[in-house]
Amino acid sequence: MNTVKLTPMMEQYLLVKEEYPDTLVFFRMGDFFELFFEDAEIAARELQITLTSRNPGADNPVPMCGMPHHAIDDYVRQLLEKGYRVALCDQVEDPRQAKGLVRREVTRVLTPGTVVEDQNLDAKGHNFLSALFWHPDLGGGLAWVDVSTGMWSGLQTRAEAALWQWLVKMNPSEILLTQTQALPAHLEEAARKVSRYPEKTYFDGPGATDKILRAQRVASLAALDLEDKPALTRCCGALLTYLELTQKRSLEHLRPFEPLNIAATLLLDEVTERNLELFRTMDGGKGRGTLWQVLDQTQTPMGGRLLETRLRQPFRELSAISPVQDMVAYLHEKGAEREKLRQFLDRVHDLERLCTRIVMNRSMPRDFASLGVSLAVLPAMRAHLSSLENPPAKLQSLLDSWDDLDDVCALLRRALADSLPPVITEGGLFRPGYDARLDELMELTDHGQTALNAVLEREREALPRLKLGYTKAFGYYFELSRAQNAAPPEHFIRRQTLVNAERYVTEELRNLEERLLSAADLRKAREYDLFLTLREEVAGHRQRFMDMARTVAELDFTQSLAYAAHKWDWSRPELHEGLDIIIKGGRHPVVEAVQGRAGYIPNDLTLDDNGRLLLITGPNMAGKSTVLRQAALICILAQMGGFVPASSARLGLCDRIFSRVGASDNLSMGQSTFMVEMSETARILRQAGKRSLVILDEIGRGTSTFDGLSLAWAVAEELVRRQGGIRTLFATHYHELTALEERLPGLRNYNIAIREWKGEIVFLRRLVPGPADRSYGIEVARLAGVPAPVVARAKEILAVLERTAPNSGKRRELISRQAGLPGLGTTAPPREEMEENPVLTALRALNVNELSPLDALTLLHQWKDMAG
Ligand SMILES: Nc1ncnc2c1ncn2[C@@H]1O[C@H](COP(=O)(O)OP(=O)(O)OP(=O)(O)O)[C@@H](O)[C@H]1O
Repeated sequence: MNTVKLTPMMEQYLLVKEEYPDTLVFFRMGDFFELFFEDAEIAARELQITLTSRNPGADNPVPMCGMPHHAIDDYVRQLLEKGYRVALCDQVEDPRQAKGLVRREVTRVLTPGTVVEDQNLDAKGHNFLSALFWHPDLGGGLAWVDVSTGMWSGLQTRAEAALWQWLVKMNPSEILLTQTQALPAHLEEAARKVSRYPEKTYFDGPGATDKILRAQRVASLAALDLEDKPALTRCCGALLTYLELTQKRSLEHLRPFEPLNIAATLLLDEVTERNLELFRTMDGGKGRGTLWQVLDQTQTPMGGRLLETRLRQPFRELSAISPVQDMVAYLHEKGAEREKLRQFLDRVHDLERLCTRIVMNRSMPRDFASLGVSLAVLPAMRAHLSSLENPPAKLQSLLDSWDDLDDVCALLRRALADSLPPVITEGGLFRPGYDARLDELMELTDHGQTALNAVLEREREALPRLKLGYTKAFGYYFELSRAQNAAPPEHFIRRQTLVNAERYVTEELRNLEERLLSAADLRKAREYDLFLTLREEVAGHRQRFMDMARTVAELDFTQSLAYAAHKWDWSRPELHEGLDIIIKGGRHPVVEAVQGRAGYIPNDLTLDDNGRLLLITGPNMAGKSTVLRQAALICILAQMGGFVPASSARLGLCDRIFSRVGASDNLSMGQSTFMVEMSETARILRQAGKRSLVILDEIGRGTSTFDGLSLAWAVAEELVRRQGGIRTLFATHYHELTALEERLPGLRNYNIAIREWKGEIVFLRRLVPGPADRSYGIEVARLAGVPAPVVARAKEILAVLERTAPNSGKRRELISRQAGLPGLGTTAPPREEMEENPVLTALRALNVNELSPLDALTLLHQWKDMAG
């Protein structure tokens, strides 16, 4: 790059580029935005546009690509989606008036985590920018902000692992870290979202405090509940620094910072979210097959985002759940009233994001139109809600703080035209009567021809055949043909003599022309000024908008839960402070939605003092995973305040729900499947407590039979033993483990019943007490279409294995003898009692000194065969 001989403009470019090293710099040149050097190569590749050169033929051609300035939105969106950042370097003076090089400045930096335009955002999802800071003395902090809604929050913790866990759960679009902060190996994939900044300028303690106090206009950190959270404070400081740098605007629309109260939240870690397919299916797909799709019946983006937050972080306390549940029950019962509410909500646009764009001066005329439409709905919606009898406490409190915002609505109605132009600078924004000066200008531009005709008519009184004409060079003129043979009046000033005619102007015509020509420009300028004033005035009400946005979100969230309950025929659960979980007629909401109510078999499930851990066996495909997950989903829905897919449910509150599926394929994260399975299991064993609900689906299956069985066994024992028994649903194919029931009080066997009929198996989908008799894996393989000869061969092999190999009956016997818990400890079976691998037995018996090389080779062959 250095060897290129630089023009002054390229020097200007490089100075800008130096300031924005990891950002694609869009450099405004006339009507185009251009990218140079590596930026150009990246953009050309990612956007599939032509890469050219600024100086073709030169020794060191400068790669370049560009796009018209009015067409960049879509290109920028594509780049943001791919994780790039874009700096818009604009011309900040009129090129016609510039002396020498036009002054250029970066006016905005667009990044994936800070966009506010709807086309870049998921309407019903948050878009977070986050900052993470870890220090052995200060602890850890994680803060996140959704710039598009002004919502920000975070947490402080001593546990570094929990910090990263929350980071993954919040799924930010961008992550800010210090330059020295290492990224844990399993998060390498997130590296592309990370940008690193110096601790001193971004994560500095005192600096952060100053920035927070200034941005939030508070006197002390205590006002934001940040006073004893030094690491979190630094993260907030980093977020503000980054936002100031990228937005280059005031951050007034940020709401007061609210730290996340972990103690008030039912914790669902990211693995649980994934395994229960709350937002995405296991294969990563959104939509069909997720709980979200069944649950989301919201009508507004705000309601959708609140539902998303509540589903990620349901309540833990009864005091928080009950008011929501009361309101959901109320709206559930009042079907017609709920329908009407849904219709009102349907007309409310995204108040939060509209307000953000207005405050940040990124709004378009259509944003004001949407705002006007939304506000117009509020009084009627309030009237409807106020007319409801015996409103629940939550509804009453929403009504008590209701604000129709009718003054703002009236202002918008008075100001804005019925149909608005797409951009601010083209005029046509305002309604006649709003501003006298604008009316005058509008009169001139819209009715200029009428004014001209009026002047012409007046002159024609004396000169009936006078004509009015216009040329670019001379402007408007009167034309008098020689044929008329008439003398021009005195006030006619001769401008041009033609063969057959004379052309004149008058003082009046000249004035009118001047006014007409400048009126169009003046009108645009006047409209723009008025627009800015209107924007300012509307932005001044931001707090009121944000408050009403929250009210609308709460209404929409609760009606959505009520509507889902009605649509899917769910019932109101009873929540209590005890530990028992008793579900009657429980269903899996998503499987049921896919298969239809008629095709779904409901199941009862009880976790109480007689059985805190249910060991569930049954053939493949019987429905073990389904019954496990439906119990977890029922608890989650209940703790959001919603109804549940069951005929009745009594649910002891949970503080955490863990869901693990054996050997989930996680190779993309750089760990072996078994390693992942075990680290997830380890996390449960570290974190699960008396109030937790643990769902373990075939833990241990990702390794050899003995290792897997032993681990599953030990984990089950630990969960039953700990704190009097942790509520656990444990599905397994290790039938041997069913013997634990005899030894472990608190562990109960259940199986999903099947029936054999004429050599076929019929899935009954019923959860019944007792162990399953065997696995039926081969039968299921046949059902799945494995060719008959292979199935027959598998049966033969199974018969041989059952006769010769260390058999499961023996292991079961072993477990029932050895699984005692003396002093509540665990006793592993003595090694010699486990049946040994025949290769090992042979190895032990072998005298190596007497072995010929040939024999050794033969033996090796045999063993290899035995090992398969
Ligand atoms: N209660 C039910 N009513 C109707 N269909 C059900 C029910 N439970 C499960 N199913 C159906 O059976 C399929 C298999 O269920 P599931 O995956 O829970 O079986 P599984 O026992 O965990 O199998 P595997 O051991 O092979 O993992 C589900 O996808 C669903 O279509």
